[in-house]
Amino acid sequence: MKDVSVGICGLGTVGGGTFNVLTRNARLIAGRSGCNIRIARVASRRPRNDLELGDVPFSTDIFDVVNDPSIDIVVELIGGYEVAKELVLAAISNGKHVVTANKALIAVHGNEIFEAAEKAGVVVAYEAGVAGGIPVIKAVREGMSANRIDWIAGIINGTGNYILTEMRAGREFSEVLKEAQELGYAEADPTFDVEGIDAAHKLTILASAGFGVPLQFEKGFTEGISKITPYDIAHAELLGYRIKHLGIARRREEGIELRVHPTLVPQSHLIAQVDGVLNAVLVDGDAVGQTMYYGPGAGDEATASAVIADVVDVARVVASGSKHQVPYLGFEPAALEDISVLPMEDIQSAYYLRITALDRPGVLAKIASVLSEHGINIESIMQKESELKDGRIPVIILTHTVQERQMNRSIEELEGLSDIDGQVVRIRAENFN
Ligand SMILES: NC(=O)c1ccc[n+]([C@@H]2O[C@H](COP(=O)([O-])OP(=O)(O)OC[C@H]3O[C@@H](n4cnc5c(N)ncnc54)[C@H](O)[C@@H]3O)[C@@H](O)[C@H]2O)c1
Ligand SMILES: N[C@@H](CCO)C(=O)O
Ligand code: NA
Repeated sequence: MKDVSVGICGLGTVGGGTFNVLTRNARLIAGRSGCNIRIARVASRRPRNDLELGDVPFSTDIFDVVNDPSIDIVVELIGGYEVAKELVLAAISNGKHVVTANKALIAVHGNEIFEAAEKAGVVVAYEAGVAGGIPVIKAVREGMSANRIDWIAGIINGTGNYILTEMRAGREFSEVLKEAQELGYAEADPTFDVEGIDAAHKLTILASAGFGVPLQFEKGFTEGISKITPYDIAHAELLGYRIKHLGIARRREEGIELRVHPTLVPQSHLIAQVDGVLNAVLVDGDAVGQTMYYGPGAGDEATASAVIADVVDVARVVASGSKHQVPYLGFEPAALEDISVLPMEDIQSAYYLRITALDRPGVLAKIASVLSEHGINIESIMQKESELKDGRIPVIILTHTVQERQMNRSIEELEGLSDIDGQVVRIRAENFN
């Protein structure tokens, strides 16, 4: 059995989990990989006394790992953009393979990193970066390789889903976020979770691997969950929907929709049942139809599971001396198509609207007439006399699918009506038909 040496950079939540699982399941992993995978060095800012490092050398300088000639695979688990990029490019130029959980790095610098790795003939693997422990990159790049993938939609941020789930049970946003941080689910800067940036990183990667396009993080649309209120959560439920924070990538004739935002989904759809830190990714292929991948989206050993699966894949490459057969984004670089991301105004969606109307006769007719002038059909409308307060009453509307541009114009017109108070709240809705 061939020895393959791994160096771990970053001993935080995921680094600690990776060390523990690789150590605990060493025999089993050797049986599966056909290699003796040895942790040759670990490096992190501070030592962790809770880990049983034994005789594994520890450094505070992560570049000690990259410069250790005995190491075959560098596992990057420090997070962030700048130092991580420097570390990964240095590893590649030293001829080392890389396994990372860093979706921010891949979404933003992946095109450059993959090009460097291709030239150097090394693997850069990133399964743990997308939907944590769920093997979704494997599913999209390999399991779906027969299909033209038309759309991908998923709950791809564990922290955000944990917060929305607990808010449904009546808990306070900030208290739940603190809990998610203590559990090790949140990013170092939790606004990445709450404002959708982390989900947008993951969606960028999924869209590229699904559609065969270069990574285009900066072109996507991102809206977080920080403005979602218990009122809207409860009223979406009354309409038969649940609010989930989704990443949606859809391939259309004119281009690609790439968007992250809170979304109403039918309570009867499987994805509405995905709660807590769990993630789920729906992938629609022309041959297979809809498939769904479900499991823990964050957490120490759950994420380590994906990190180590990548290490095993790469160890087989090292042991056999062959080239890794799966291209970085699932398509050969020359087969990647430069399809552009559509501006948000061009996407198509259904909408939940909450309009604060003055309690005057004819106001509902005025609202309906603005929507109809813009070609927007109403699916349902709800107004409860019991919610009348200070002469104002919320009107909740669910529309059929329409272009975002039409919705923007309608909202602008609605907000201009003297019978409407303040801003119209808009949450997009999907039925996954
Ligand atoms: N926590 C999760 O559930 C999860 C899941 C999937 C992916 N990820 C990703 O995995 C990576 C690590 O996340 P984490 O939650 O383990 O973070 P963490 O903050 O718990 O751990 C990062 C570790 O790296 C060390 N580190 C950072 N910069 C360093 C430097 N320049 N030199 C030396 N040490 C340095 C820190 O001291 C810390 O111990 C991130 O890219 C994150 O997005 C995390
Ligand atoms: N902060 C991320 C970690 C997993 O990528 C999340 O909550 O989903
Ligand atoms: Na994954």
